[in-house]
Amino acid sequence: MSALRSSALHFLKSMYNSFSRQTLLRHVSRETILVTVLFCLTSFVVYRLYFHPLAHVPGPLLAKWSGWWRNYRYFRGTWHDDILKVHRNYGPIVRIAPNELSVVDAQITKQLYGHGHNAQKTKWYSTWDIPGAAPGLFAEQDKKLHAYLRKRVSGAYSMSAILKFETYVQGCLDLMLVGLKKHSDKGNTVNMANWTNALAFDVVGELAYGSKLGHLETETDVMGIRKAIFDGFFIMANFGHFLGQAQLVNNKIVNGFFALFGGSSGFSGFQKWSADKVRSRMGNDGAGGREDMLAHFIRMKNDQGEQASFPEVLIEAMNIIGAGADTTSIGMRSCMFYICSRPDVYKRLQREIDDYYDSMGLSNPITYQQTQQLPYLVAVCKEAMRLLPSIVYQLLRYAPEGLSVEDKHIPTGTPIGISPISQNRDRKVFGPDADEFRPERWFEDESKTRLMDSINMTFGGNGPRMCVGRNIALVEIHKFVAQLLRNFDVGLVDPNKPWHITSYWFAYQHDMNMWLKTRPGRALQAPSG
Ligand code: HEM
Repeated sequence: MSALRSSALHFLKSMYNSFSRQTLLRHVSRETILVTVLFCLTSFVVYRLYFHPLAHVPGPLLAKWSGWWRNYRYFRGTWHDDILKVHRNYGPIVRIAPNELSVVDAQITKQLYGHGHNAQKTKWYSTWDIPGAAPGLFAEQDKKLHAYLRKRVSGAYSMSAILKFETYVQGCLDLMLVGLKKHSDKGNTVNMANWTNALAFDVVGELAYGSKLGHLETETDVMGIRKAIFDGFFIMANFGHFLGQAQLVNNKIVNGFFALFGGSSGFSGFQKWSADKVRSRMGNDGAGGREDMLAHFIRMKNDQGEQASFPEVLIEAMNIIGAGADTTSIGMRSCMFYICSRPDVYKRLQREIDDYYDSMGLSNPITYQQTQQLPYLVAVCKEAMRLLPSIVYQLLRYAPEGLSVEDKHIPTGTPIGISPISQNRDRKVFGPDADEFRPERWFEDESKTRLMDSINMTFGGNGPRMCVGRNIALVEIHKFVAQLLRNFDVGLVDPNKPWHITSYWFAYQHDMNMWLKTRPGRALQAPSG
């Protein structure tokens, strides 16, 4: 046996010696390498097209075998249009990447995001994790940890808590209306994208950091916070499907590199600014006498009854500014755009607001609770945000066991999501005119209204992961619309080109130029304090 082994070894050795490296390379020709690579690639594509567990789901050909169909559209910022088109072309369930499905289906909406259901968020959400920070409510995928985090903050987000902070919202609105009046008196048009954004940032500054951020007063993007967040979202939302995710760009090495040259990578500058603000409030014995959301976060206790740590408080404050400012200002712009593009709606709404002020003899600005007595206002805001919800990417979840759409079985654990904009245009739920702005649809039939409310995805459904900041947004948006139309006549400067939208998770409308005229008899006073 050993004689046989040694003679075989001897044979191989002599073979090896007789072939030099070059001889070997000559035998494995370039053509062979090319053919092998082509064979592997073709097998890979054929597998994804015909043998993959999602091969039975329709979708664009490229999307079935490469993530670049989706990635390219994410990067170019047109997802708010792309996702509507792809569902129009391929139906209610579409394979938008080799291993990702997008769905429009009322039943699935409930199964993924409804009461009593809690499909797990996918790994994609880790792209929102901030290096070195505590686990965040929005990105956390572990259901138990998320439930704990959510319970801890829910008191601060309840409607009764938010109404106690309404005075801060009103302070910002007063500042905005006076600023707008100054421009309208001079005959200037205004970029409502900037003004609504400044309003929403100053409000979250009041709630999460203890003071306005100064965006309204200075009419600037103070410290470039708004730009830093917008740029940060471009990276975080679009790198989610890449290895390393946003941390590829937002990490110690890259941030250190910028610091070396005395600058910052934008987002890290914002992180540092947030940390300084929160640290100074925590050092100031918590609230420093002020009752707001940050005071609640500073008082939070963990399971052992210990006070929440600095990183835990910081992440909650950052959640508010990251998730609560742009979303809300997008909502305000959607409302104003749709109102201005329908003169009949505009007239009816302004009359409703005026009648309320007059019948109540209101001399103070309308409160949130009073706005809820204006059914047309409520319907208009809901309808505008239905058509253009702030978040338009899929809210990705792992498919729970036994999920099927249109008789197509979805393997358990498949990443599957619903984009709020596409679900909100579902004709089976909202009617054949689902793409039209028609606030009246919310009054026509009580049971239909209940169905539409339960499927409306603007705030991410009705379950445990629905938007925790919804109450803040509703307070701001209703007050903003009512008070703007009470004090001004407004319109779009160019109704044919009202704005342009880029979508990076949020569908952000830029350059929304509007004219304003102060209405006779409306005396706006500069806010005191
Ligand atoms: C018009 C305004 C808003 C819209 C349309 C909106 C929309 C949404 C949506 C669709 C989700 C679900 C995301 C997902 O499942 O991946 C969500 C979650 C969330 N929102 Fe909002 N949002 C708005 C305002 C706010 C505000 C004002 C805040 C805070 C001040 C906020 C904080 C959050 C947080 C922390 C989550 C994660 C909740 C969790 O997972 O438990 N949002 N929002």
